Amino acid sequence: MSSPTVERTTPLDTEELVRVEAVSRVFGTGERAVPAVREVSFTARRGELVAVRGRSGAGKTTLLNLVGGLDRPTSGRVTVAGHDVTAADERELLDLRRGTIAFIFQTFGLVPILSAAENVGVPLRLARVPAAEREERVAVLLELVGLGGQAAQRPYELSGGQQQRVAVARALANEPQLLIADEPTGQLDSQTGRSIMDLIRAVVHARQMTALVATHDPALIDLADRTITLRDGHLVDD
Ligand SMILES: Nc1ncnc2c1ncn2[C@@H]1O[C@H](COP(=O)(O)OP(=O)(O)OP(=O)(O)O)[C@@H](O)[C@H]1O
Repeated sequence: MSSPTVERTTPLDTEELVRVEAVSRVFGTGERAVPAVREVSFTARRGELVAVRGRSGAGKTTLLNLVGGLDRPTSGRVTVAGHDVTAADERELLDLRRGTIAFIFQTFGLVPILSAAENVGVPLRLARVPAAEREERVAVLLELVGLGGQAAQRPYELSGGQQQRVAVARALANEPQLLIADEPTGQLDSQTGRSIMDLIRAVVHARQMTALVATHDPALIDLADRTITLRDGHLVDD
């Protein structure tokens, strides 16, 4: 893959990529205010797979959205690769989401009328990568996730696990530094879920990316380098 970045090939495993400082998010106001995330602070290094666990409603999705710039905190600060996500304007957030930060969701989020290859190519189109290079990079990405033979298939022709593999390939297309995955295995059986987590883990370590993965599943938490736990919006010690 022709990559413009050299960072990933240098050993950066002690370098901090994500810094979350006293971040809080309150939904609503007055009596109806819901403090979903409360004074959460942590850092994550390059090459690190961090599981974010906690019961339903503990604040996992809210926290991941704040780190990824999909939502803004009520107070506190998030920095990703030196960019202050909380102070970024819409233009900067768009740039961050196109290049630095990528998302994987529980429901895969593929475009139904596009083939696997076309889905993976979407971020490359948005980044205006020329067609020939795009095709080459998509082929490499599909091979990487074990779907070299399924390039022409539409999402409905693929299993849930295969669809999530396409979503992983798409997330990797622009060589992000941070991968944010919200319950990426939530719709998969345990064996398929484990294979997706194995894939994410392998990619994170090979490319020295950082991944934040929200999950309930203890089997998947075992695959993480580190776990942080939320309870009622607070970060608690493991
Ligand atoms: N947009 C919103 N408006 C109001 N309250 C919200 C909003 N989003 C989340 N909440 C509330 O914030 C709290 C945390 O929700 P969040 O979705 O972050 O939890 P979670 O740990 O991801 O849960 P799950 O595992 O069920 O996805 C919950 O009480 C939820 O009801």
